[in-house]
Amino acid sequence: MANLSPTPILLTEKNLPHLRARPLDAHKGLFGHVLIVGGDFGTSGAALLAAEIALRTGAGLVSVATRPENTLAILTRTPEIMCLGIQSANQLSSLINKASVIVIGVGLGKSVWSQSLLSAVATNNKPQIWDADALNFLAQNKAMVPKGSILTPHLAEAARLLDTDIATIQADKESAAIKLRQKYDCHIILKGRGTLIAGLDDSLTVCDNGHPAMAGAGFGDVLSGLIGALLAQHLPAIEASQLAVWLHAKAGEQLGKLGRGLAASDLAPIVRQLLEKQSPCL
Ligand SMILES: NC(=O)C1=CN([C@@H]2O[C@H](COP(=O)(O)OP(=O)(O)OC[C@H]3O[C@@H](n4cnc5c(N)ncnc54)[C@H](OP(=O)(O)O)[C@@H]3O)[C@@H](O)[C@H]2O)[C@@H](O)CC1
Ligand SMILES: Nc1ncnc2c1ncn2[C@@H]1O[C@H](COP(=O)(O)OP(=O)(O)O)[C@@H](O)[C@H]1O
Repeated sequence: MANLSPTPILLTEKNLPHLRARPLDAHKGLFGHVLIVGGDFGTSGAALLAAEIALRTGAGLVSVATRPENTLAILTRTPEIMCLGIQSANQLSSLINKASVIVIGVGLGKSVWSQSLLSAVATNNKPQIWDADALNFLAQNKAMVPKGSILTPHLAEAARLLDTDIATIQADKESAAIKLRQKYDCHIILKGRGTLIAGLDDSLTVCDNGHPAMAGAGFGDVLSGLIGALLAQHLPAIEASQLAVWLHAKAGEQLGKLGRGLAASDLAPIVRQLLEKQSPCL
């Protein structure tokens, strides 16, 4: 059957959104508070990766809500992050109140604890980015995502959300991204080679940067944290998504040229350089 989806607009340096320069008297309260919710047993690294990139791309404050057992490791590595051990979802509400943006799902897991945290986040109206396990709960109808959120599925997650298989998604990614946007009333970032961004303003953009060296653990977690940081710095959802996807892919491409063995945490200094070139701080 013919592919009848619209042709996406290519993201290039020329049509990218920009962050505003900072005033000389800037203070951290101007650049938002990103709350990362995730890190079940064994996957706290995902929450840490999202938090570190948010810190390294200019979020004013970054918090992680995770299993109490993870806090020491996270704080030992990155003391700038506020890391709070959460035993039960009712401990989340004061953190949610303080946050300007929430990233949920990274290493969140599939446990009762995971689902209770997701429910607590889903019932508030803060801007939200849903990734990884949050998308799996959504696919199983165990959570409801607030309209206008940003969903960041890879191909397998998209297949779960649309109750189809990966080959079908791959055969017409544009149509899959649009179907997801319609189904959830959310902005969609369909990740992989040629990441697509389907915005709720009916825009469809594609990023043709990136590198197969990015096919490794944690790269999606970094993307989620990066979107969170740009949202926290007041870019609207579609613009934050487009700029984050481009910075992430461009940094991966630059480092991927050095060969295999790229680690997701390697992206941060390069993303920081690219962001400064594209949207100077001063
Ligand atoms: N350091 C940490 O703490 C890290 C923690 N992480 C956290 O772990 C949690 C689970 O994440 P996950 O990646 O194991 O589960 P999920 O994405 O469901 O994959 C399951 C299966 O789906 C497929 N598949 C996946 N991607 C595909 C693609 N693009 N295209 C096609 N197929 C694809 C593939 O199936 P296969 O092809 O092998 O049959 C794969 O085996 C989550 O919370 C995450 O945040 C990770 O981020 C890593 C670093
Ligand atoms: N071959 C590739 N080409 C371009 N980008 C890629 C490639 N492989 C992975 N990526 C990017 O890396 C990220 C991987 O995300 P994801 O699959 O969610 O990984 P994880 O769950 O381990 O964090 C996505 O942003 C994706 O676009």
